[in-house]
Amino acid sequence: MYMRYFSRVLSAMAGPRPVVLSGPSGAGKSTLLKKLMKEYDSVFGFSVSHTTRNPRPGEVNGKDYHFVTREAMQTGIENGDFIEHAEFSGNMYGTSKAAVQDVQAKNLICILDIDMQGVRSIKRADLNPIYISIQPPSMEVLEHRLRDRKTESEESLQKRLHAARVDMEISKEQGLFDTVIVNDSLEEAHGQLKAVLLEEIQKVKKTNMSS
Ligand SMILES: Nc1nc2c(ncn2[C@@H]2O[C@H](COP(=O)(O)OP(=O)(O)O)[C@@H](O)[C@H]2O)c(=O)[nH]1
Ligand SMILES: Nc1ncnc2c1ncn2[C@@H]1O[C@H](COP(=O)(O)OP(=O)(O)O)[C@@H](O)[C@H]1O
Repeated sequence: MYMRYFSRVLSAMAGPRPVVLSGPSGAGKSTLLKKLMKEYDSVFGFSVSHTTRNPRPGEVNGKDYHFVTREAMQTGIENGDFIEHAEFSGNMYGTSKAAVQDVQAKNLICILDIDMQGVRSIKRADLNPIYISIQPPSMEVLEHRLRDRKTESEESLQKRLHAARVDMEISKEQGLFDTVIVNDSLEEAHGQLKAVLLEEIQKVKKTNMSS
């Protein structure tokens, strides 16, 4: 109990609180976080996850993800390099300690884009983030957006839709997320996200201006 309290106090002293963005595949997490990072220069840093899935056209290794083999990922996990990891839609994903440390060393707000299993694991870690769930307006809209994105095969799409139904149910659980944002109008969702993060954004701006 006290250990947890002190570690939270220490992590608060160490820098801004990280932010966990979670929610179904296709809900708009990447779109929202890219818009946020574009608007606020030198405030946010993305925690670059590892994954065993193939890169999509336009994705850059080391920027969007560290694209690795299952063997490399398993070795990293065995070596204790990861804060959390999960299997999603037939691929492995994970947040390395280095991914978060790299951002925190720059005194930036670290953004983690992770699935529900990741959220549960991070809750057991000492990161003390702000938990935000990004939800689509409906399953129908989600399916349209995922199809329009044209990144998934029919099989992968069905797996994502199945996971989305589960995700949308779990995200209603009391106390799991600090805020749930429904991404209907992008501008409105972006405004809500900024409002939730305002305090942390101001803290970073203030410290980085005076350093
Ligand atoms: N647990 C965990 N989930 C991750 C991580 N990185 C990405 N994810 C999640 O994996 C899921 C699939 O991500 P991705 O393949 O990029 O597809 P997209 O969400 O449809 O763009 C999403 O729910 C992400 O939030 C990670 O490091 N850990
Ligand atoms: N508010 C919105 N209205 C319409 N389309 C959106 C909106 N937000 C995101 N999209 C589109 O929906 C698709 C899924 O968004 P994306 O950011 O890739 O989701 P996620 O990162 O959660 O998987 C993308 O093609 C994106 O351009």
